[in-house]
Amino acid sequence: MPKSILAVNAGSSSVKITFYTLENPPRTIADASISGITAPPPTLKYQQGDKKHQEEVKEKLSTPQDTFKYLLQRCFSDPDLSEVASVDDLEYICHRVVHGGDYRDAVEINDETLDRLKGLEDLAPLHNFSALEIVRLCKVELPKVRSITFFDSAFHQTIPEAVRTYPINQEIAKANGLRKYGFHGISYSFILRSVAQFLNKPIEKTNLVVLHIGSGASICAIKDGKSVDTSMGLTPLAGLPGATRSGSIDPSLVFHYTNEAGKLSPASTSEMHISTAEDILNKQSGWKALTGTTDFSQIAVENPPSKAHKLAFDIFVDRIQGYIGSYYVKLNGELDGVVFSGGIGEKSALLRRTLVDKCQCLGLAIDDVANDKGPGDEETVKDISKGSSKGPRVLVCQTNEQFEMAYHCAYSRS
Ligand SMILES: Nc1ncnc2c1ncn2[C@@H]1O[C@H](COP(=O)(O)OP(=O)(O)O)[C@@H](O)[C@H]1O
Ligand SMILES: CC(=O)OP(=O)(O)O
Ligand SMILES: [Mg+2]
Repeated sequence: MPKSILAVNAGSSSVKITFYTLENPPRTIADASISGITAPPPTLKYQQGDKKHQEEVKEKLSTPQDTFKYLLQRCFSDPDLSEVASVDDLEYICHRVVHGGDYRDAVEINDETLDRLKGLEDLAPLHNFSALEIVRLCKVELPKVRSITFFDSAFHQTIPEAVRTYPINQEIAKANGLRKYGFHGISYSFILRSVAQFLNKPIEKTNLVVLHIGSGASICAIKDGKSVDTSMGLTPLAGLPGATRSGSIDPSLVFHYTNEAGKLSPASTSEMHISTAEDILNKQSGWKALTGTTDFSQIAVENPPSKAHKLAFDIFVDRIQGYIGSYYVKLNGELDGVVFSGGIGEKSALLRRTLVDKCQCLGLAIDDVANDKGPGDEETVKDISKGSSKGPRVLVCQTNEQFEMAYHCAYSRS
């Protein structure tokens, strides 16, 4: 029986796993995810072929490891899923790790690399913890399967020095790795390849402004197929606001918010040393703080249910508009397209229309019918620009981080 690839995408509030055939390009075998881990009850979504299923999870899943094991067991026990019935059917496990420090490429897990990754956990405990817990579990419990970690930050290693450097004491900055790293790079890599192919252009000649906007949101300027700037920074907190994140604020706000801000958060454990300020700005801000919901589909509506919902929408539009303007200038106005992706970018026609209207001066124009319809299930990239538009294309791309990891895993093997 041919072996397969398992791709794991562990976030702070969800764990998604997808099985692929080990061929180039890989083919999806089955897909399972659990979301709402931090806002119970968690929900399981499962898809295998035409079979789609969703249910509330009754079991208590208190750790990322429990969640991962539950998902794995769920897939292995499906009698219709003969291609992956046990760990013996797996050749590789690809893990999405958000913060990869100075790593430029994916890394195979062994004792030495796992030790180096431990160092990164200190730089980004909030974002790497879940993924690395699962990496450790796989090493112990699935020792015969090769684990490869892919980093969100690797795509942004091309960002020039003046863009990635913070104007602080450089000795301290270098000793502590304090610089802009940028994230969502696995997604940007998928989007770049898909959009270049769609536009029939070589990747190295493709210039884009890409929005990856989901519960975490960022934007990236791509020049000649390389990231030249992105809105997230040392951590995924910088830049755009998100479901529970403030995005960029005046750093001094931390000192005025509460005099407890510098202390360790009650949620900190021996493995996760996070301060109250980090906890507040990462987990208790954004849409949740403004409106009470983390679900942007309740905010991006023609008639918002409250002034707070309208304000949250307007804040998001304002911040994104600012970045599009800035990146348009950084790319010297020579861009092939503006790309919307991530849960909000792919699904909210209202947000896309509002933003494109606000960026008319850059030559962006949208076809309302194509925009309202959005991409079909099987459509990776859709052009929603107005037919007569001479400006940059406006595109929607249904991103797929799990596929991107499996693709590189299969490609580097062949
Ligand atoms: N129709 C919609 N309109 C606006 N936002 C939506 C819509 N559907 C989903 N979303 C938003 O997309 C988010 C999920 O984005 P996604 O990129 O899948 O998440 P994650 O960042 O967790 O990977 C949801 O939290 C929700 O806010
Ligand atoms: C980097 C990051 O913010 O990831 P996510 O959008 O999955 O939370
Ligand atoms: Mg995501």
